[in-house]
Amino acid sequence: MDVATAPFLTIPNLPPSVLIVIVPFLVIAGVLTTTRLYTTIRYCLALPRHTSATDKSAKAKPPPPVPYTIPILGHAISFLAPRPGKFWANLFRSHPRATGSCTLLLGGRNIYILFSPSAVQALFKTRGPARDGFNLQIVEKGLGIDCKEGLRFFGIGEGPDHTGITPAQQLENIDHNYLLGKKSVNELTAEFVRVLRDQVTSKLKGEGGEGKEKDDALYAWLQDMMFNASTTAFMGSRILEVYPNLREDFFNFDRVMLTMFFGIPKWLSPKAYNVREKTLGGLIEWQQQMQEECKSNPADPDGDVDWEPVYGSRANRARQRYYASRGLNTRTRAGIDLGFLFGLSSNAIPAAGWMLMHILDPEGDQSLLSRVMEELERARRDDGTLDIPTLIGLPLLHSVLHEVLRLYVDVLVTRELEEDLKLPLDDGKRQVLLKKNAVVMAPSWLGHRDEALWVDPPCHQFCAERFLKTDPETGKSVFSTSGTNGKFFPFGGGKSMCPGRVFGKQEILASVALVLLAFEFEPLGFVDEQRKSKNEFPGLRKSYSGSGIMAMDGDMRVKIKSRK
Ligand code: HEM
Repeated sequence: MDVATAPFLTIPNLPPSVLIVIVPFLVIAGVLTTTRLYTTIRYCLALPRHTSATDKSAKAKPPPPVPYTIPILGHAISFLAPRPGKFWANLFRSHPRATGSCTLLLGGRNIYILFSPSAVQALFKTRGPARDGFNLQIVEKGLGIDCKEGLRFFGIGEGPDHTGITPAQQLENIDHNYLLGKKSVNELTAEFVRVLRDQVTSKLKGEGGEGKEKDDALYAWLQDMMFNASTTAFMGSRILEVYPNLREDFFNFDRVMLTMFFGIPKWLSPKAYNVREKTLGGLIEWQQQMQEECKSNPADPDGDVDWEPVYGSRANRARQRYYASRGLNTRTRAGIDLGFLFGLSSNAIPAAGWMLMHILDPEGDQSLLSRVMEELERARRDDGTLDIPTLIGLPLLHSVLHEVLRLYVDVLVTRELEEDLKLPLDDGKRQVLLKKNAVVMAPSWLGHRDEALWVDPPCHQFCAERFLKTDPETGKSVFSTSGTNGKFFPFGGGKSMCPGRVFGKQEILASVALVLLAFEFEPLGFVDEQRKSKNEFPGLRKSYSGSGIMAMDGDMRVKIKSRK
């Protein structure tokens, strides 16, 4: 047979060195092509059932599996691209939104993704789905805690103790009583405001008190004060005395936490693991000293003292007692505290930063600052302190906060299913079936930035008044989130919803109020992360999907002076 007419038969005649290269290449190309072809055919067959017109009799099916090319890894590589929103933008170039859901393969595991508001709303209302596996992954991979200790902390799979309640219920009770209870939240906010006022006062003395003015980067300036105040209010004042570099180390850890959570190995990202070890080292030292100072008996969270220097708030004292009752070692305690600091600081501080940045934006609505100041004056008491109940009822300020949460929260609200679950799509006309043992995610990006839902002005634009409505009876502007169920969920939803949401909102609003009432800011332009001048308002820093409140990739230079 002629070589030209039988090309495949010529391969064995190639030199071995060439074959070593070509054969694996052909095998890999074959596997990739077959995988793509198979998953595409499977998708094309499944899709019509999810996009066709109403057919109530039709059996609910699992979300359509989006095609991929690499077996096992599936969509993981593109999902892990550190560009907020990019994965979703690419997905919806080919996948129709009308499906309300889809299935992705992420690192060997099928994950259901929900973006139908009715389905997301129904998921949050269902009591069964939990997030135990997800929580365990955070403590193990993100915080570096030993698996057995992680299981012991959450008490996963454990029954009730001698008091008749399970460890999981004890944790729920701690959140419920000391983080969400009105009395405790008010005490926490009062302590936060007290420390922040001290910080603001000392800045006033240092920065504008004697008619001086100071140039600074607005967000960096705010971050410093807010971190000190929230850490002191929650964890006590001894922590920053024993570990003065905590803020710096914490924000370095904050940048790399998801790298470890998503399983990027140490040899690929040694810096991330080193930063975590350094921060844990400092917290272990603090834990050891505090255990000694309180003789391993943190002040009673139900006693008369609402705050004390060693372990701070009632909420933290209750948590420390829980650690002891579970027999957790000091490293685990430090790791869990690091996780809690993450909840406390990683979201509220950037949210306050974005708020201030938009309110002061020289290229934004020029009337916004004066309208906000007019509202804030209503919350200022005669002695200069803040009236928190009035503050949290200010409609424009609340609308600005929620617009910031809409634009900048990027969370993957995750649940694991113990049973099959049917959820309604488009108000119940169709249903989707989620199979038992699966993981389901509701990415906030898809609801918060859906162009069809947030139309006027378009979803990518900041609009201070987006959450304001006119009350038909009084004609006044009122804050409202009505009609946003399943589309807007910055704090997650259902029984696992963020337990820090009430304190978090008060913390953000109080910070913005205290700072704006104490100082005048003259914007001098924007800078990038290396503090070099740039022309535009800060954008989103590169980060993985699910980073919480997204960080900004720059700052605003401002001239700061105290208000008369
Ligand atoms: C703007 C501020 C905040 C945002 C956007 C936010 C968002 C979230 C979200 C989306 C979740 C997951 C909820 C779910 O799965 O349904 C969560 C969980 C959590 N948050 Fe927040 N949070 C904020 C502030 C805070 C604060 C100030 C604290 C502490 C005082 C806190 C403590 C926690 C904790 C401990 C969890 C885990 C709860 C669990 O595992 O059941 N958060 N947060």
